[in-house]
Amino acid sequence: MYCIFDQINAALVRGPGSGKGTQCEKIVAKYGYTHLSSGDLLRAEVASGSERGKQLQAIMQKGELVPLDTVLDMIKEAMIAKADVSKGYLIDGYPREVKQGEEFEKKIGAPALLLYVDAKAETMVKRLMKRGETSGRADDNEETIKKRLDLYYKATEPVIAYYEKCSIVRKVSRNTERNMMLQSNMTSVLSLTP
Ligand SMILES: Nc1nc2c(ncn2[C@@H]2O[C@H](COP(=O)(O)OP(=O)(O)OP(=O)(O)O)[C@@H](O)[C@H]2O)c(=O)[nH]1
Ligand SMILES: Nc1ncnc2c1ncn2[C@H]1C[C@H](O)[C@@H](COP(=O)(O)OP(=O)(O)O)O1
Ligand SMILES: [Mg+2]
Repeated sequence: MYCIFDQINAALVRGPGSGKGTQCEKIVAKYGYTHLSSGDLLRAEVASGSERGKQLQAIMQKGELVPLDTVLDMIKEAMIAKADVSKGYLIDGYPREVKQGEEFEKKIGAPALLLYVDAKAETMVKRLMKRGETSGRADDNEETIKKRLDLYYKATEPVIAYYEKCSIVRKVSRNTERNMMLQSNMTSVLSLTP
């Protein structure tokens, strides 16, 4: 959870196609947070047809990470735009690497929780291939999915270890009722926030 502007924020770190978006919908429905998905914010910029959007598209369809400042500024702008009405933010897909977490702390605020639910690689590939049949996403193809997975294991998994040091990671194991565990983690986390 990121506690900033005395708002409550949750960061959800999971692999590509693990169900971040799906789980966020459930948490938002139950707790009323504002869901900010880094991927969705970037895709909206691509859809706007802006020069920046064209550059982002070229990076995303290769399954690579976009520049840190770009994605952090977009998240910060989206948070500020909702700051006066939001009950708190559920940040989906950020941080993707330790440096992103460090920059978030400098530019926005110190984290208080990171929600992490593991998902097997074959499950993620299977789901994204299935989603790719209807999603129309340029990155839902076998070659790019493999790259996104490699990048996740290389760059994003270290984020968990980084935040485990300040014991703010809530891991949800695969062999439990995932939605219930995630929600109970949210409740326990809320008691953590000042
Ligand atoms: N069977 C099953 N499918 C799921 C579950 N959660 C998500 N999915 C499906 O898996 C696909 C990926 O789910 P998303 O929520 O879009 O995953 P994501 O982590 O946001 O994916 P990216 O945006 O690519 O990072 C979608 O087609 C979902 O419908 C689940 O618990 N069980
Ligand atoms: N925090 C972040 N830093 C850099 N690039 C990011 C980012 N979040 C998303 N992106 C870019 C790279 C992702 O492959 C692409 C789509 O993001 P996504 O929808 O969360 O999909 P995925 O989790 O499969 O990568 O956008
Ligand atoms: Mg998503």
